[in-house]
Amino acid sequence: MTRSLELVNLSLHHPTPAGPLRAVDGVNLTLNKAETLGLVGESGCGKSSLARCVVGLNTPQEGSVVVGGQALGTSAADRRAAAQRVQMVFQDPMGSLNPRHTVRRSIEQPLKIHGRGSAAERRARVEELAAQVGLGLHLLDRYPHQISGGQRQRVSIARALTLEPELIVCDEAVSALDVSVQAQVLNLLTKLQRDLGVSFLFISHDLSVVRYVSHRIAVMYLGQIVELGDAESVWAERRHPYTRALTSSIPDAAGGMRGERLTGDVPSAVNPPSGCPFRTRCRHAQAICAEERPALTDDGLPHLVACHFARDFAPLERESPPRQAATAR
Ligand SMILES: Nc1ncnc2c1ncn2[C@@H]1O[C@H](COP(=O)(O)OP(=O)(O)OP(=O)(O)O)[C@@H](O)[C@H]1O
Repeated sequence: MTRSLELVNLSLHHPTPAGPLRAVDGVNLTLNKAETLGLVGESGCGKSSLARCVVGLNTPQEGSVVVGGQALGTSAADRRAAAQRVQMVFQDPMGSLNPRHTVRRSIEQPLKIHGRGSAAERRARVEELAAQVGLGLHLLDRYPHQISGGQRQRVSIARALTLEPELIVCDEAVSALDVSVQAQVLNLLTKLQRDLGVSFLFISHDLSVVRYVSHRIAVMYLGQIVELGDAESVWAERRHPYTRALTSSIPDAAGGMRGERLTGDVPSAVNPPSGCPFRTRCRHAQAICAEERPALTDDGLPHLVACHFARDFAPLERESPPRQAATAR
């Protein structure tokens, strides 16, 4: 099967006065064609650093990024070619759209930059994209401040689609939207995937959002993937104590709290803990957790988990709603 994305042993270290900060630490991930991979973790765990490596905005010190079968290079020509294969949608469309450009101009710009089509062809393509993302044609001559937050995010998505990319990285793309608008945008992404076969790397701090749009979920902590598997399996089992902690504030059906309580601060990625990166905040930690970094393995488990004691934790929940029932949130 053709892969949209392959990250092989990816590491990105940011230089800081205290030394290199390991924002991404040896990550291996793949994303199949027309698949959505949800990447989840709390603020500072390295999600954006990883995303920026995928779109070529950060250059990793180690490992490789392969998009649509081709490795991402670092030259200007490589970046130009990569822009056609992978695009990014950010949290704040106000920051990523030029306030002085109309919606039409914003969507058309990538076509112009890449010398695609005549003026008439570009005009027709912009209108086709607007229809695909559910933007009325009357909005094309408005400026970003004249449309709603949800509409602005639709413009960003249309713009990301102009060059027919293999993969779109959505970095907290719905986090700033109201819940009902979030659901509309999530449903739009699902429809676009069905119609166009595009893949999404969907990044969010909110596991309960990620589960609705993703085929698979990767949970990231301190630059490492600690749990990875089919969305329903990861949600229902939540075998890593960190994954449980991410949902500890969500009440269960009986009104109680489920999962683990997350205590303490995230350790510094300049001097990460020995062994398991989560052990300093984990109430199940034993001596081995400080000595040995647990491998990401499915040995005796329904999916991949990096925890010495994952087999001892009972699945949290057997029932799981069908994927993409976003309006049910
Ligand atoms: N340019 C930089 N220089 C130094 N440190 C950085 C830089 N960019 C990010 N970091 C650090 O790298 C770590 C990972 O940050 P990153 O933004 O990738 O995480 P994140 O999970 O996306 O968090 P958020 O959702 O808050 O953006 C953090 O400790 C952050 O402070």
